[in-house]
Amino acid sequence: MAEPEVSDAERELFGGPLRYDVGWSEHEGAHLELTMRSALRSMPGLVGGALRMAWRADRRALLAVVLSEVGQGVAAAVGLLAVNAVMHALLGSGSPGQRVHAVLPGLLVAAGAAVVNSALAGWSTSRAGRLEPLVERVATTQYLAAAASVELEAIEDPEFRRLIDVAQYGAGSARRMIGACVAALNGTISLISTAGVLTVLHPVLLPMLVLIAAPRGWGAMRVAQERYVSVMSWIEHVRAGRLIGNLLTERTAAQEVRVHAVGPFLLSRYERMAESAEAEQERLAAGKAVTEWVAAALSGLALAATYAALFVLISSGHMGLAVAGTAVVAVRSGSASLGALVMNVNQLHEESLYVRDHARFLDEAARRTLPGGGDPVPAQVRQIVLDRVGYRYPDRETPALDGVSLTLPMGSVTAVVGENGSGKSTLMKILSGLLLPQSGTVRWGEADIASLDRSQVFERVTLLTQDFQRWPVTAALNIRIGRPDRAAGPGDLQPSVDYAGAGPVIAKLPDGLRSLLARMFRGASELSGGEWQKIGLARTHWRSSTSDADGVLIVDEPTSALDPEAEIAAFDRIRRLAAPNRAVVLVTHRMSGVRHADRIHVLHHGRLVEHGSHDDLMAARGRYASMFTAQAAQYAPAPVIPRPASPTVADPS
Ligand SMILES: Nc1ncnc2c1ncn2[C@@H]1O[C@H](COP(=O)(O)OP(=O)(O)OP(=O)(O)O)[C@@H](O)[C@H]1O
Repeated sequence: MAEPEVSDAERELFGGPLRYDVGWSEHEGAHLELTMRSALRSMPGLVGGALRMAWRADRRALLAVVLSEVGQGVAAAVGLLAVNAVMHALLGSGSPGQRVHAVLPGLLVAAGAAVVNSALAGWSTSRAGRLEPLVERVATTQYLAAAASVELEAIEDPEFRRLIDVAQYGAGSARRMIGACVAALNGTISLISTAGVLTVLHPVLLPMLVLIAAPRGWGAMRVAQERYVSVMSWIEHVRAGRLIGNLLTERTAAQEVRVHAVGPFLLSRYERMAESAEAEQERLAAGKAVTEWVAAALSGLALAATYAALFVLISSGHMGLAVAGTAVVAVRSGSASLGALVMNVNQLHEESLYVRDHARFLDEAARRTLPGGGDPVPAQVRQIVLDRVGYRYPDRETPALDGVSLTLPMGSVTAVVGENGSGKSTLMKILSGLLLPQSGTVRWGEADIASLDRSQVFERVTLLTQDFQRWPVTAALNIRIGRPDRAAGPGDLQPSVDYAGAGPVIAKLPDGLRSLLARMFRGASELSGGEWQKIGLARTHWRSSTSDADGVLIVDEPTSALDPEAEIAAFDRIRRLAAPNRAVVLVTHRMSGVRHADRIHVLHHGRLVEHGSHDDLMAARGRYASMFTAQAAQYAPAPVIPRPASPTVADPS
């Protein structure tokens, strides 16, 4: 297999050639397997898999397709036999008038068979048209459900992410496999009927038919094989090109694209990458043309040999003229069926490679799915305790958390501070049950989280993170989605809106809570970052206020986009969310927001190095005190405003 040429744009942007790693390594041997023999060998398994999917989707439609395809085969055979009868009548003895009379019944049967054939073909097309989207939907739903139910650890694992990426093509391929299956079934049945008729006419005709179709089958295999290998080795390149294209149109990149002139730069790289992909297309097309020409020439030679054989058989008296006439018709339709069949089997095989990725993803996702069942979480837990918790990300040398112990009593506010990368977000993921500790325990009351029903643990957790989801739905649903299974009218949501101070934000929207918050749709509204954070806070309130059981509220950098006044108010509101049945955990870099917490923990390189109240920690003059003082110093009045030694821009005055 020739390695694709690396474009200079690819080197410059991505540091080297992009390759399709996981999916590709799985398929690397696939082109060797993509031969006629292996395709035919794997045929029953492939067809079985596709039929099982179709059976699950709509068994009546599937039965209708099979029946109509079998019916078409029978009609084709009847049609050929009728043609044979017509030939016999035409070339038989008797006056021309008598022969025309003798031809009529055969002609009528042939016409009837053709009508039945086309009616059945229409029926099959309509039923297959129903089956195909259904199968695609079943496969897509399986894919989405599996992706949404795996552990967070799987989602953060780059290998698994790539598998998610590759498997997305499986649903479309499953749909196309149904079409290819129907076509292959059609081809097989009409081939069997033609072969049967040919064998009845003369035994030598069947091998001739195979000889005519074989070169075309070889050609189709070769073209498909080259295309598949090319698609696989260029897939990353194509994806990268698409990514660059998207960057030029994306809203988030729009400012830098213009001000930093990134637009023309990326556009030229996009064009250079597209040029190398086009060169590959051209190479494929040239190869295809040669292969098809050779196949057509060989097939033509075989056809000439067949006609020569027919001539020899007729002149030596081994075959009558009528039989020879029918044979010509049968050979033509049979070779067309065989050629189409080979192509369909080949397509079936090619599509199945993607369907196998889909199946592999489903298997892997099932292995990594969140476990169902477990002990129920007690309604009253009094406190949540982390005991010497350790966690290391799979691709990291050092642990993100190392022997972390802390207690969160219900009704308390606990703050966690620490420098970037100290492990705060990881700690929150452990606390919420999204990650399980690799060492140590997390206990809800007396119960170890590892033995608890995780869906019940999630029930008790409320999350408000800095990058909380901005759902492209209405403002009301953006709040209600904090507990989506609980129905709520605008009146029910009002306390949450008021709590978050989001009243003025909603009042500004054209349709109040019913306004759509998604820029991608016409007529929808967009909010600023700070306004969105108020919606996030309202969602948090809605989730907290709709449960009476003991739980934890985790707030990770909730105020980064709020103005100073809103920030003070937000910290105050979050503190008020601590209720007898709720422990609040607050993660933030804003030191002013944590000083009123009941207890503050300082994380450093994954370890808890200090804890206590604000006053205790300030008195200890440790890491917390220096972080607090450094931030407070920014607001202290400076006695002298430093000026640059020499102005960098000439003063116009
Ligand atoms: N999904 C991940 N895979 C691998 N390493 C990770 C992952 N997430 C975080 N890390 C690493 O774990 C360490 C702790 O990260 P974490 O996000 O918990 O820190 P943080 O204190 O929340 O940082 P920040 O204040 O910047 O948000 C860091 O070294 C980080 O690079």
